[in-house]
Amino acid sequence: MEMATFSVSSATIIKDSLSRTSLLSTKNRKPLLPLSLCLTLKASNSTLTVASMSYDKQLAAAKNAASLAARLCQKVQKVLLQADVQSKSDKSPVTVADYGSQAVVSVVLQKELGSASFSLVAEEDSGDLRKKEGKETLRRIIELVNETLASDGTYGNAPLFEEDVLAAIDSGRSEGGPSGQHWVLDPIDGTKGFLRGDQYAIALGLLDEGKVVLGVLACPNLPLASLASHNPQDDQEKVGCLFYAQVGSGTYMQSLDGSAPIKVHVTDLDNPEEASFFESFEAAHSLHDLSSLIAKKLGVRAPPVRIDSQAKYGALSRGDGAIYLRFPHKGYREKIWDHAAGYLVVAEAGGVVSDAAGNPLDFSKGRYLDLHEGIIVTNQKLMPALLKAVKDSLNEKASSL
Ligand SMILES: Nc1ncnc2c1ncn2[C@@H]1O[C@H](COP(=O)(O)O)[C@@H](OP(=O)(O)O)[C@H]1O
Ligand SMILES: [Mg+2]
Ligand SMILES: [Mg+2]
Ligand SMILES: [Mg+2]
Repeated sequence: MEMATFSVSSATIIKDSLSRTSLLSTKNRKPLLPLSLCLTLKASNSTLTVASMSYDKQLAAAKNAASLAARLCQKVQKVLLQADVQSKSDKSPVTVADYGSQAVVSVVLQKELGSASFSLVAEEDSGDLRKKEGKETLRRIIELVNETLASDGTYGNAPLFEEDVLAAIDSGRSEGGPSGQHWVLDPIDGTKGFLRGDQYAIALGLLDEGKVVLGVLACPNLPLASLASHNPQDDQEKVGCLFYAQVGSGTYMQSLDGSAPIKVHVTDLDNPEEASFFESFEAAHSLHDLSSLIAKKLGVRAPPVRIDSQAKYGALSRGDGAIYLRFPHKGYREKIWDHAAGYLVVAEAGGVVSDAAGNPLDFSKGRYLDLHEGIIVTNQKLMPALLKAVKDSLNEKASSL
């Protein structure tokens, strides 16, 4: 339990319709602490003492889980076999590493934190693996999961059998929602990047009462040094980053092989002409022509930096670039596991994440994010100009149809 103090003059205690106590800033009525963190409020003289929940134990478990899952993915990426890749019903690719990573994260979290109230919203399920043609893939996954757990020493005492691995994967069927705690996992975000040998991420978040309170991003192929000084010819370049954030405590980055963490911040740039922007590598995932129109309106001079996965959020959180634009094609619905961890990593590093109309993302609605048009990310200073450029560009696009 951690204690936080606020002066009475800067905060207002409110009770909501469910009689839950909350603490709002008197100045701008924004929450100083999420509802779930306000367990007790005691007024003493002119100071309020707030006992708030810490997620340190969950964070330690999440870092272990994501790092171990990254180890599994790295192993597969090195020797990816044709037989390791399948196509899902929506034609998107899935590999033994996606399934294996999901099983490892589920097993580690439950071993560390108990399984009684464990809830996981995750991308993959075992449907295809239970079919006759999935048997060989399942055998590979079980092997990989057991090897990975055994390689750590802590979790691999007893090997897992077929039903254990299938159950671990299917523990990710939770619907999430506005109450209670739910883990949110993308076991490999950027599977297409993973298959190309490029960027991908293991993205793990924790929702508490509908808000993201933890975010962990393991990015096995992301250089430890800034992408701004990245030299693709340099094969000595050190790669493998672990970003993590706990609500109210900032964002940190360490190497996946365990260096000391450093606190990271988004760029403090205020001139859009000097900004560089990230977008999906895959044109099918985001409208490149729309982002180039937005960049032009802002006066951005640098060409887009196209990389896969939530590695974009990680890179942005340490100031490698200033803007991330994501505009899916019409009809696509964003899933919470594609953004939950990345959102907190950027928000705790001082950045702003919103939909194209400037609304905050709402992770409390179940497995999908309902949002207006797209997702935009930048720092506080650039956001007003970015929102204007986005609005103008969307209007221009609409009137040209
Ligand atoms: N048509 C589409 N439009 C937008 N996003 C899509 C998409 N098809 C798949 N995606 C999502 O884009 C994610 C990758 O994002 P990015 O382009 O930033 O690498 C995929 O995550 P997975 O790789 O976990 O399936 C998938 O959820
Ligand atoms: Mg996928
Ligand atoms: Mg994804
Ligand atoms: Mg995925």
